[in-house]
Amino acid sequence: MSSLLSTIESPADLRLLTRAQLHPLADELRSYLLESVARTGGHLSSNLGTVELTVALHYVFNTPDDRLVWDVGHQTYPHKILTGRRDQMHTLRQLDGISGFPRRSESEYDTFGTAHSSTSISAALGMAQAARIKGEDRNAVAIIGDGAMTAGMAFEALNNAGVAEGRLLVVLNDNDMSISPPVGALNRYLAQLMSGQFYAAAKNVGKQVLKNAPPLFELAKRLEEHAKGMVVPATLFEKFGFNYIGPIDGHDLESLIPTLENIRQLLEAGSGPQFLHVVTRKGQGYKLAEADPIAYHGPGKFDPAVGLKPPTSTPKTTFTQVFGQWLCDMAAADPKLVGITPAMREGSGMVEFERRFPDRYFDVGIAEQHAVTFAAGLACEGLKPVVAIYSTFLQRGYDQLIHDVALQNLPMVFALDRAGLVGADGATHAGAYDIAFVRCIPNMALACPADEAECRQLLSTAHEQNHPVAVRYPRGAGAGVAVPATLEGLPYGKGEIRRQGRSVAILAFGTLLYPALKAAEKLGASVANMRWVKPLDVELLLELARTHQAIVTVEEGCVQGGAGGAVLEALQAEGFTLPVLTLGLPDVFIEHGDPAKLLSMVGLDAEGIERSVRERFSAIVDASPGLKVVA
Ligand SMILES: Cc1ncc(C[n+]2csc(CCOP(=O)(O)OP(=O)(O)O)c2C)c(N)n1
Ligand SMILES: CC(=O)[C@@H](O)[C@H](O)COP(=O)(O)O
Ligand SMILES: [Mg+2]
Repeated sequence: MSSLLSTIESPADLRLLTRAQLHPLADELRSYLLESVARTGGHLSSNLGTVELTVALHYVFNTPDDRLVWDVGHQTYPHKILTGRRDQMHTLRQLDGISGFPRRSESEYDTFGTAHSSTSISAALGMAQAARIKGEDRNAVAIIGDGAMTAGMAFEALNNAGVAEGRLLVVLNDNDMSISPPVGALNRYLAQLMSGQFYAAAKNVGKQVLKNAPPLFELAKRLEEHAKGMVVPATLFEKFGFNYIGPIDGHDLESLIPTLENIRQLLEAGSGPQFLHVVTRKGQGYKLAEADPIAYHGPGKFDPAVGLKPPTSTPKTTFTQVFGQWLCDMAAADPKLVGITPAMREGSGMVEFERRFPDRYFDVGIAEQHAVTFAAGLACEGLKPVVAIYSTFLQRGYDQLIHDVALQNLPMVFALDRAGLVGADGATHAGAYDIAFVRCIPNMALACPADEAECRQLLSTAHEQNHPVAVRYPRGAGAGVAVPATLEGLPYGKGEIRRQGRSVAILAFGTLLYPALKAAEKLGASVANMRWVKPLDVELLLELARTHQAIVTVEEGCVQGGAGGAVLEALQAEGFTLPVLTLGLPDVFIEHGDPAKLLSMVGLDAEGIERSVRERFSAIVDASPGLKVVA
């Protein structure tokens, strides 16, 4: 390994280096990062952009005593490498390996667990206030991207922080990108701050302000020679009560370090909340990522010398692609359809929809709460909104779902991608809870397609309804079932029997139908593809309950409050007392790792389902040889 980086076991080692040594260190760090992510896959572009900022923050601040809180945390690989996890980078995002996000359990330098965006200012403010109350001599620093800054929560925190005492610094890492190009007025405003005209006008005012603090003024004067930016007031952040500094070049250590030292002094002098605007480039230092930061936002493994290559064989169609195609086809058929994404155009499969229907496409930025209520407004006026949102991110818009959508019974479709386990992103991104949190809301319906064909069909069924309907589907590809070209739906609220067996009836909700069918072969069990969690096909359920000795439910969602719970409630309401085994995600957070391995670990692959059924219903199963499959 290269010489300087290998000497850094912790930021304390970093702080022993001279300023001049930081430049080659940053170069080594960037190379190490690139090679490492190319081997494991992971969030690359954002991390390439935070190399110098990470070095500078750990150099100037006394971490871990001073608290660094990284927003989202997808840009913390340089931080991980410098904080004792360099040699674990090859395990990144893999089972039993280190997380792709900050984790308090992983390192004392990871002061706050993140992955959902826009929490950093709130958390850092809490830490700053705690330090003040406890009389502890420490600073708290939130590092937040321009994309994450668009969320309401970030502004709620600014609103609180700007008038609070405590040693808080907010660093805005502005790379003029979210995952896709940033949207909205804030983005336009930040661009304005960077414009030469504004900068020139503001610079002199900055000097005036600093004249009140002579030593800092001297420092600032020196800074001016080195830094592209300067201490300038900026309308918006100043109005929030922060001392705004910047914009400065976030790749220039000669700007970053003196500016941060200056700010540290301001914090320690009790000058109130500070706001530093740094400008970075997503993908910095790796030409291919600089040219296409979207493709390199979260790539799989690749050869850095060659870059990402198109797949050699035709990849399986993903659920996301099925949704994207359905959206375009339905939009062509229904001029009232509008599509909404909270900053997940690529991940939600809406690139083509935006291209073909730009007037009916809305990227609202990272703003899930707003996305849901905005769509509700569209629905009030007779449009047919389709909100494409990851299951995990709908958690952010839960009150809006209940209060603004369901209570008013507005006809809307929620396309819940990434339902179930997602793999490398781990517990923060798992779509584990949507069945439980959607099915308890009056007026809401929830469908769970078993495969790609049903995904399209159930989206069409959802679109036909005059109330809100969510359709949940997982990350990646499914059983590989051919997708029909028509827009015909499936019967609302109806499941089907897929295998006629006896004694045990397995009720599958969603894509686990396929492992359930496999298990049923060995068990001689019946299998129903339930398709809908709500409304539950009670008729089908009761028929199965009458003709079998035991029921098993299978779902890729939390067992507590899940589809199995709905089955139990329905059986109890009808006076059935036959035994029910509910299989799903257990009451623990499931870590990152290969999704197939994870499913196997929680007993939701074919073998696991068979094993659980045998364990629970051994006497029943052993007495019942298998019957035939219904086509
Ligand atoms: C609440 C929430 N919504 C959406 C996402 C998905 N997401 C992760 S990173 C990202 C872009 C963030 O942009 P920015 O903060 O500017 O960081 P950059 O990627 O530019 O480094 C998005 C939309 C998320 N993690 N959390
Ligand atoms: C950090 C973050 O929230 C996103 O970048 C997320 O990792 C994307 O996940 P997908 O790869 O499933 O789209
Ligand atoms: Mg950004």
